[in-house]
Amino acid sequence: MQDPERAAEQPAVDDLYRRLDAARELAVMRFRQALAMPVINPQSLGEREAAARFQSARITALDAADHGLVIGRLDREAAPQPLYIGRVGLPADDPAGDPALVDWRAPASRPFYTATAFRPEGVVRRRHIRTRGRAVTAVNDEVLTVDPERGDGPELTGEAALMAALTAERTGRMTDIVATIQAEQDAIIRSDVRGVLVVQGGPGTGKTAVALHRAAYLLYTHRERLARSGLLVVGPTPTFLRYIADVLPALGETGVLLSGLGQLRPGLDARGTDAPAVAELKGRLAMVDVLKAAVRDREVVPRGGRQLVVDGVRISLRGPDLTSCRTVGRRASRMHNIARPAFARAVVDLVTDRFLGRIGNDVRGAESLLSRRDVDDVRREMAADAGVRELIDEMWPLLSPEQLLRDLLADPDRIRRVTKGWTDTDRALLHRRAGAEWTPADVPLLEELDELLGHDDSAERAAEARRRRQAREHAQETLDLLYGSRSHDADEDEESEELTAVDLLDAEMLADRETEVDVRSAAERAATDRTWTFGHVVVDEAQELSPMTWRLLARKCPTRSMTVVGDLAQTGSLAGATDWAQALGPHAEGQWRLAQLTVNYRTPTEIMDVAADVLAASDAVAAAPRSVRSTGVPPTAHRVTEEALAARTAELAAELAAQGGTAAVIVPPSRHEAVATALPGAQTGPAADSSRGTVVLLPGEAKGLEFDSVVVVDPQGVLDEGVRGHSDLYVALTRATQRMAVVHPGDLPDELSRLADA
Ligand SMILES: Nc1ncnc2c1ncn2[C@@H]1O[C@H](COP(=O)(O)OP(=O)(O)OP(=O)(O)O)[C@@H](O)[C@H]1O
Repeated sequence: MQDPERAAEQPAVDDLYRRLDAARELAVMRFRQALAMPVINPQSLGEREAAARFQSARITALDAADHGLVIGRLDREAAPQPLYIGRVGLPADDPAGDPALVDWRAPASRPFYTATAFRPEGVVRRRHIRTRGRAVTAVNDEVLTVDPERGDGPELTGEAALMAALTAERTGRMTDIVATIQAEQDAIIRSDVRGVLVVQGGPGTGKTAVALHRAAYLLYTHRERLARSGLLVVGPTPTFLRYIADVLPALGETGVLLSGLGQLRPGLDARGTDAPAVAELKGRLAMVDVLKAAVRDREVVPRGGRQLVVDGVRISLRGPDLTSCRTVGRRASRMHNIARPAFARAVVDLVTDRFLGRIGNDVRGAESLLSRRDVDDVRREMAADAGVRELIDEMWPLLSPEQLLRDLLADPDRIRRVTKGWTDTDRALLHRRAGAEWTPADVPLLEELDELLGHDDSAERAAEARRRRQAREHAQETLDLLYGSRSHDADEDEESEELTAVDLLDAEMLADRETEVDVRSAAERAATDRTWTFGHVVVDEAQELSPMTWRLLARKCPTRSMTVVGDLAQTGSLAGATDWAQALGPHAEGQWRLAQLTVNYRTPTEIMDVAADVLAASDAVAAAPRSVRSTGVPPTAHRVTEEALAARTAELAAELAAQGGTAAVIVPPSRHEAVATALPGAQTGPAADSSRGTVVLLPGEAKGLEFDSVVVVDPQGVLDEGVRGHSDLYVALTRATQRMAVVHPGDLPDELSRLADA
């Protein structure tokens, strides 16, 4: 640590903070100006809102940048002045030269992450600057010259700053990594926005971090398009989303929609659970045909036709005639609810026809005694008849996805009718008790049903037209009043050239002006709009997604501009992926590319070696990543009796937690209750939050998270109880950043023999 260098850096950092304050003041002033802009027509209202939104986003970004504003500097061969890199861009006094501070996402910042001794990119020295508040606390320099003594470890950028970040105690919330992004990560972050980028990487390789920084990079680089279309980040569960929720706001980006797999349908929070085999079944693409059949199953012709008494007249509707009405409906639209009005019209026509026939007037006959108007009256009467409406509802009910799916899953007969070629075992799996909660696996089915049912919005459109007509009438009254007052004034001063509201506005414009402009961000609008399609979608823990969920996401992102990160070696769900080509092929054939991350930044070598043995014993093809550091602290194994298991676990958890940071106990399902009971005060379930104390989790719940200390309980149980036991154990063993203990009743599984030796 060079103290004089640190002191020498302080004035530059002070100057940059002064500029940050000035930029913020300017943005606040412009925000106020925007709000004060006069509104004379709808367009100017829109402009005012856009300007205000832009300035408010700028203020948010500048506020976020206050913490750790400056991250480093580059001294370049061809430039006398260093180039400072930071969280936001700040202009210099001379606009012709370099900016005072370059945003980490700007092209000029790239060498800060990628320059090496072998490919220095014009950089002679890279300096990492660390600050607390506005004071410089450390500077670390790298001189980019080739070092013949270098070993064969991974080449790291800003090693001292990186190690400081990696060994810091965890808080239970993920933090950003802008200061220490590594070259292989940077290449992914800045990769082309087009197509599906799949990032395969082992545990701790920074997939989540990279995915979020890529989101921030894309928002910076394609700001306008993505501000309009929105960016969606999908994670497995609300717990995971809470863990990552601070990262993008810390990077100044707030307009992103974060969603768990159970929350992908606006308005629904699906927190139920399915047995693994049920989730797998619901996740198959074959469900598309099942749902199509389920919709058709609701378009029924009563066997033997139907007798109705309308207006005291008995009429009989034959089966084939009703079938023809159904055909009319099916031809009108592929969507059930959209087709319903056409079907209803056909039924009313049929009933009218039969009714008139019964009372002796053939409407189609030449000598009809009734006028067209009379016939129309009869038709209206038929359409309003309760019996006729009942028949229409029975044959072609208006359906919501929720209603249809609930009816289907609760009824074994319906299930049998719509699952041609299925085994009875699978059919039985699909059946669920009435009143059960919706599960994440139901979400893609409900969304698929939206596509099949459609939403008949004719009533809403009619209401909107009515509302606009009233607004216009109201506006006309206002104008008449204004006009009245002007003629009066004009009489008094005939020379007046002043324009009044009447000259500038007509009733239509005034009505528009009174209509509120939608000022919500794309993310806010997307959160409530089922038909929203996103400009970019980021998927984390993507190995867990079922084919039906992929289908849903593909629909939400028609451009297929996606970032998909995951690890095939950690797939825990039966429905999840074991091969990226298989998972993405049906939705993005020829549109996806693969990138890999190979260095583990989380787990020290001592622990990763143990986990790697488990991976080697599994049938996953992925290779274990290489750890970037070692702690010198080997993981420990503790053999216990059944009776002592819970108490000994609690003891070890307390010992490890006392060494600082966050702590988790990871258990197979059968041990969950006993262990949680032995750890009073420990948190469990979806609300468990390691920032508030020790947590007890199942392997699936721990996925994607990390803790300073981890106790893994009953590894044999984890192997035996999971549907992909090796994946689950691999996940459990790769959560610790510092310390790990394994508690085992009975022998250690062979996969962990390395621990026995220790
Ligand atoms: N370049 C980096 N600088 C500092 N910290 C980093 C860097 N890359 C990764 N990390 C840290 O390493 C840890 C693991 O990262 P992350 O959770 O993104 O990995 P992952 O690949 O998603 O892991 P998993 O597969 O287990 O979910 C995090 O604490 C992250 O902040």
